[in-house]
Amino acid sequence: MATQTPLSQSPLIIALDYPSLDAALCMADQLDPTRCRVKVGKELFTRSGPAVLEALHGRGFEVFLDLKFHDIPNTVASAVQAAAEQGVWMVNVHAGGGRKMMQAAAERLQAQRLQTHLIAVTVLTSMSAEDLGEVGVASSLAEQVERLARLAQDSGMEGVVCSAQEAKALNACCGKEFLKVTPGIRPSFAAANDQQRIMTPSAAMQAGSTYLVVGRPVTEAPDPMAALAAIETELTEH
Ligand SMILES: O=c1ccn([C@@H]2O[C@H](COP(=O)(O)O)[C@@H](O)[C@H]2O)c(=O)[nH]1
Repeated sequence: MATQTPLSQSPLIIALDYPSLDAALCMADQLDPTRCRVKVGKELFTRSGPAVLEALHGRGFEVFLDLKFHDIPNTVASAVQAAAEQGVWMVNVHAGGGRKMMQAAAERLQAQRLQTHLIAVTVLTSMSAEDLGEVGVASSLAEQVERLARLAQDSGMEGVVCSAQEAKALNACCGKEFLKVTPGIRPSFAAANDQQRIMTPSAAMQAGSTYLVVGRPVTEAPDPMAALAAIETELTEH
């Protein structure tokens, strides 16, 4: 399969965290696929299935399927293959699934000549140092993110999901080409909600994020398109 030219030069990925296909498409119809990508997560995919991918692809969007696969290697490799065969632009697994799991997924894409970007989640942006300690990780948050990012890179991942707070350190240890996909983006006008490790859009780009994942600051704003425009303005002015 030939490498595709990216549709959008924007780093923005809008998280379509909606409970129905109709609600997600209502938002997608206000967005421009040349100005952002979209993300389909667990809620929307569980409710609407592959139909949502077809509908978004039909509207010209590049789609990040954020299902964070975490299972035995063969199961994850097959799930990643299934996602890639549906034409998604990006898919992810949990780095905590380990080297064999990540390698199996990467090798499957390669064997099938599928071009979908494969990345791994390090430590969820909703987690604090205290949360990490509670699940038995003794190292600091920064150390754990770096350990998982290095393992992900070594296992054939093209990048990681991390918070923008870790982007600078990961640029130093894994290089600038290694993708840093960062949720927990909060413009000054937005609430943190359940996110613990947050940054504004402009600070995240300055820190070295490759892509910014933005959900509720846009989707739950009184005027979503005005919120998106404010983020775009912030990004162009910095
Ligand atoms: O560590 C992670 C991994 C994934 N996410 C997802 O990103 C969006 C963020 O949405 P907001 O509304 O902007 O908080 C959401 O779909 C998460 O599932 C994440 O936040 N952190």
